[in-house]
Amino acid sequence: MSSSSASAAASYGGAAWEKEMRRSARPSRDGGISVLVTGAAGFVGTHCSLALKARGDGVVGLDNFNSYYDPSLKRARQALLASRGVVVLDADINDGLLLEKLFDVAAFTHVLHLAAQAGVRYAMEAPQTYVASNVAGLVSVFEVAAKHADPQPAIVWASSSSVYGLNTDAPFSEDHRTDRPASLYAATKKAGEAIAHTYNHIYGLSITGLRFFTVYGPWGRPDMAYFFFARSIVAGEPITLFRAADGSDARRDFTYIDDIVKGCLGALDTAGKSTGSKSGKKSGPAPLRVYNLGNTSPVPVTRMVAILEKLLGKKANKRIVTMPSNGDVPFTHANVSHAAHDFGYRPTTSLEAGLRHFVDWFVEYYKLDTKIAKGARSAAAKPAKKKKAAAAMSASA
Ligand SMILES: NC(=O)c1ccc[n+]([C@@H]2O[C@H](COP(=O)([O-])OP(=O)(O)OC[C@H]3O[C@@H](n4cnc5c(N)ncnc54)[C@H](O)[C@@H]3O)[C@@H](O)[C@H]2O)c1
Ligand SMILES: O=C(O)[C@H]1O[C@H](OP(=O)(O)OP(=O)(O)OC[C@H]2O[C@@H](n3ccc(=O)[nH]c3=O)[C@H](O)[C@@H]2O)[C@H](O)[C@@H](O)[C@@H]1O
Repeated sequence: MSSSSASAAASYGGAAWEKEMRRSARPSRDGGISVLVTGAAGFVGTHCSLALKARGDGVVGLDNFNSYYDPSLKRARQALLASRGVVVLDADINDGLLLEKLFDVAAFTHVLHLAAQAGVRYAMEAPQTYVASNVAGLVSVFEVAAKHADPQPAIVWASSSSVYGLNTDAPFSEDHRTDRPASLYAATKKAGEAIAHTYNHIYGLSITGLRFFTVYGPWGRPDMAYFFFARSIVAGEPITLFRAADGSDARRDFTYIDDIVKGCLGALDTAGKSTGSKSGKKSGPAPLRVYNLGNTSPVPVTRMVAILEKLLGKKANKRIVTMPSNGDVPFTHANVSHAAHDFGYRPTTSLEAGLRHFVDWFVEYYKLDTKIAKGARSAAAKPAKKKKAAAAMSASA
């Protein structure tokens, strides 16, 4: 099994490489787990890899460093991970040969599968990337875990709140219907949940799906509203706010990254064992689980903007339009009682506190005028400085 393009497996291998993989994958604590993190140079992947490494687990990352958003941000995350002893390989999850090679070298106990084409609205521009990464890529990971890895790992993977689509019954609960996706992105995540069921049923793979709800924080994603709104506010450029057809503000159950990381590690620690083997036969049923990981308190997007204005010390130049038919949903709202019961998931970060952490990182990373971070008006900032900062941001867009 390998991707249509040349396999990266050919560029990896040899005694030194194998030694490095085993070192990175080896836990440093008794009872530690060994995790292959796909999408490790991504926003959630970086934070989860850092947290796993910090508590003494073994981690090997993999990412294709695509240019959906600024690859230099992914390379900066890769450098941060390397400084903590975590290797992130340059590879595609559709490269079955490379995945097999990794499982031959390192005895991963778990896979944290985060690699995907994210973004709700972009699916209308590049639908095939969603199929390639979110469906074919997911199958590629499940195939190697089910039929090549020995022993089989347990899998925790990222689904999405978007599977609730146009549901109106709130807060969203895992037993609500999820057959009305509003975007191709949501449909590929729903497909992933159906595919997970078959790999659990046939091969005994232990699989846990996590429906994250609009995750934000430092080292975040420039394609998400909280991030590019901040950039536009600093640069004095207009932002467009989508209003639901009934005139109400769009609302999101914004969830801070540290809470999501705790949820991911809780799911990994309670994943249970896979019951299959390389022969493809399973010795009994294996866990198949799905959980909401959200903040349980939806906030109007206009409120998110007001907090950013305060933290950045600058008013936004807002345009308000009716939400276009672009795959967006009017609101999200998570019921997290199942995750709370099964692994103690409890979000603790308010949007105000979380956005402050984001803005502090944002100002530091883009070397902006520090007055911005203190919420003071940076009118005193020299125009050139502001221009330079805006140029730095747009260059990395
Ligand atoms: N951030 C959110 O609000 C949110 C909410 C719900 C679900 N999710 C899901 O969580 C996961 C992580 O999301 P994120 O916010 O960190 O996004 P991200 O885009 O920062 O991370 C995804 C990473 O996967 C990599 N990738 C994409 N396709 C790949 C492929 N074919 N092979 C190898 N690497 C590939 C990308 O380069 C990227 O670094 C995704 O599955 C996403 O759909 C995110
Ligand atoms: O929860 C999830 O599963 C999803 O959360 C986010 O998707 P979304 O909530 O749409 O996040 P943004 O794109 O940052 O949009 C946040 C809010 O701002 C609104 N928005 C977005 C863009 C814009 O220009 N104007 C605007 O008002 C959106 O309608 C939405 O209500 C992530 O981007 C998805 O990858 C993820 O799957």
